[in-house]
Amino acid sequence: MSTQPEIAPVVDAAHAEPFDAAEHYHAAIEQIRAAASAYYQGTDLAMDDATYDALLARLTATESAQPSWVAADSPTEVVAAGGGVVGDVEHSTPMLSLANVFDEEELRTWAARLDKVLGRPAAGYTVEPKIDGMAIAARYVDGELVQVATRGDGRAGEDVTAQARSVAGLPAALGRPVTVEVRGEVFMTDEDFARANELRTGHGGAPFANPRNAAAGTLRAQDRAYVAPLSFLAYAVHDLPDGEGLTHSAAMAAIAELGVSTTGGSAAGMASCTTVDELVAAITGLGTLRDKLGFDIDGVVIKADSPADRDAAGSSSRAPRWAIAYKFPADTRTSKLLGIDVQVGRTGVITPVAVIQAVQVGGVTVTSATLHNFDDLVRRDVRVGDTVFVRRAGEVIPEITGAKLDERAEDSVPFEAPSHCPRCGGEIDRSQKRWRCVQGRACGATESLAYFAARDSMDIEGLGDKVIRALVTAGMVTDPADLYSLDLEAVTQLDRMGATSATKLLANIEGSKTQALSRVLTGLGVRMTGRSMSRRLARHFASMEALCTATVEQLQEVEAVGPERAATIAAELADLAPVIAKLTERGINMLEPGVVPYAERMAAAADAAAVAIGELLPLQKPDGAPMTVVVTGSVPGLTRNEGNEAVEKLGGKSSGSVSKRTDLVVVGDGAGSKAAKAEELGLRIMPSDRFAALLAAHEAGDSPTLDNF
Ligand SMILES: NC(=O)c1ccc[n+]([C@@H]2O[C@H](COP(=O)([O-])OP(=O)(O)OC[C@H]3O[C@@H](n4cnc5c(N)ncnc54)[C@H](O)[C@@H]3O)[C@@H](O)[C@H]2O)c1
Ligand SMILES: [Zn+2]
Repeated sequence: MSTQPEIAPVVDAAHAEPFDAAEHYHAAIEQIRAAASAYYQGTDLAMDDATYDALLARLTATESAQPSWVAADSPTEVVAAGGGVVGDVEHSTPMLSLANVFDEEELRTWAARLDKVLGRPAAGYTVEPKIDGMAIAARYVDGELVQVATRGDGRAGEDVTAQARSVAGLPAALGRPVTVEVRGEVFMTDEDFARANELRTGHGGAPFANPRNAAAGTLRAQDRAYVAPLSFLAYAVHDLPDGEGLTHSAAMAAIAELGVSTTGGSAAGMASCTTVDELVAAITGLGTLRDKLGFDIDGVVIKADSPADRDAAGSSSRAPRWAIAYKFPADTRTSKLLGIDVQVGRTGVITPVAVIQAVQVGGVTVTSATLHNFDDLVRRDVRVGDTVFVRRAGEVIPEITGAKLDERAEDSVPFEAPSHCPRCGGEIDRSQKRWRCVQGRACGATESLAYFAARDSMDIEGLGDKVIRALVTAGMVTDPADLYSLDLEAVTQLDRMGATSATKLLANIEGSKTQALSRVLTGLGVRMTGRSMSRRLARHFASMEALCTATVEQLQEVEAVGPERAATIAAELADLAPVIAKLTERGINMLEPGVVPYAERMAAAADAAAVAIGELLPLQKPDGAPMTVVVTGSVPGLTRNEGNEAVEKLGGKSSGSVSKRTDLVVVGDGAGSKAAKAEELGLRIMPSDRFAALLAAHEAGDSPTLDNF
């Protein structure tokens, strides 16, 4: 096991506990340095990012609680926590880190502090994805790529020009002979990552824990037996000719024009915002896109767009004050591998599934993950009891990418793949990557047919275990749909059957065609659903068609269906599609009686919501509660008292003092400290002339909303 002291509990980095003893503080510094050094070399991951961030946050908390303990060049003060690999390429200007925030409140505090430093509101911000890769600086001379260097310690980095030449998005020549420096992130897409790990483990290497680690390792590797593709997205430009005075967004557009891929040009895009509310909306938007990008982002970067604001704000030794990273929940975490289940699918495919200690990955609790196939499992050499890396990318089922070898128990044993099908004891066909029971569909047939016929499912009397076994053995059925095309004569021939019972059986089977959707679902035995979950799904979606076309997000509308279960249900339904199609073709009911169709219900709900919005007054919150509004300074055409009356007319509650609980501040001529406080708190502010216009629209019966003013 690891010899590291257990001092890195995963805590919420935003509310970190200081260490209570100096020795623990110093031990944590050592841990951070070791982790950062491994991280930037791309060799392996000493801990997951959430643990690293939490530990670093505890260092920061300790340093402000115990200033006398602060170590010289503490990791909290330097770029890359002092772990960057220093090379001999000096940077034109330092390549810095970014300060982090983890929630909206911290973001508002940061924005208010920036305004304070500037002495005025920031002129505008950009919002772009925080690509989870490795920072580089690329130098173009007369349009030719001449040098690429890593960030290193921020002052000097390693020369990786040769390796960077094949990176997609970083062209060898620009569209025009310009001399310029481009900075950005080298990373690996999800697809390239899967391929890279296959190649690497195929060459006997240990798998990369995640694409970031793979990108760092690949970029720094001098000689490789195989090529793992890398990509690039630029997020900064330096020394752009005639670039003096350009905003960040304009400079990025100019470099994109020259042929360089940029964050703004990626699927994630770049948003321009003027208020913190807009920032929050843009961040939320990128959060929902995260699963669909095809590459990892670990957050969002918010930057002041105006060069004047940047110059005025400046930078500390570690990070600029004009930018902040809003971090998302980490999508690679470590957990303990409790067991490896061997599952036999409906078609006889045999797969290993990891059972892990529950862990939050990308904001979702995960308890099991795929190990792909036995080949892969053996190559990755993952063992029960290991600390493993669990990665969740997109909406797909989480995967185990590898094990942390330095934490492996000495007595651990390699996983032994099954020699026979664990369900029927039959032979295994190992000719393909995906192993299969030689019985194929027939392997689980008896079991799944019994489940289908059971009282809680289709309730088919006379279809007991013995009859099922006889039907399967005779090759008359392999899946439930086959039951509905049985031939009476053939069934009569079965051992101990006879004409009367055969006729009765077929009538019972025929009769089951009208059973409710919930029973069909129960009978199909969708993993992670039982009788009551099947009923809930049927009542929610009303038809098999609506259920089968539901997205993972829509599945989560159902009570007690979280992301993990939703992903499993979706995968199971996709797997069952052929059987479902066959059942439908044979006339089995696929509707839940007495339930309004899903699409109709959703449309009605949307209409109801629209009506409700229309009925709300402009200063009412979505739940109808009044907004707390402060009017400061004069509103054109209104006395102070009339201003307060207007707030109430518009559905709000007027208040005299500005606090965190204030929802809106109307600012007019002669406004004083209240307006300044509102800005400091990052509150929503409305100029008084727009407030007067809103009131006029309301009086004219236009049903205005606040967002339109
Ligand atoms: N797991 C570990 O052991 C370990 C070790 C060290 C660091 N880390 C991770 O790295 C983070 C801190 O390290 P850091 O200083 O390298 O990064 P950072 O979080 O301070 O962010 C700065 C970096 O973000 C990158 N970036 C991506 N998109 C960007 C954009 N659009 N605009 C600007 N910059 C962009 C750049 O590479 C830049 O250097 C930690 O928060 C931690 O999660 C993990
Ligand atoms: Zn089998």
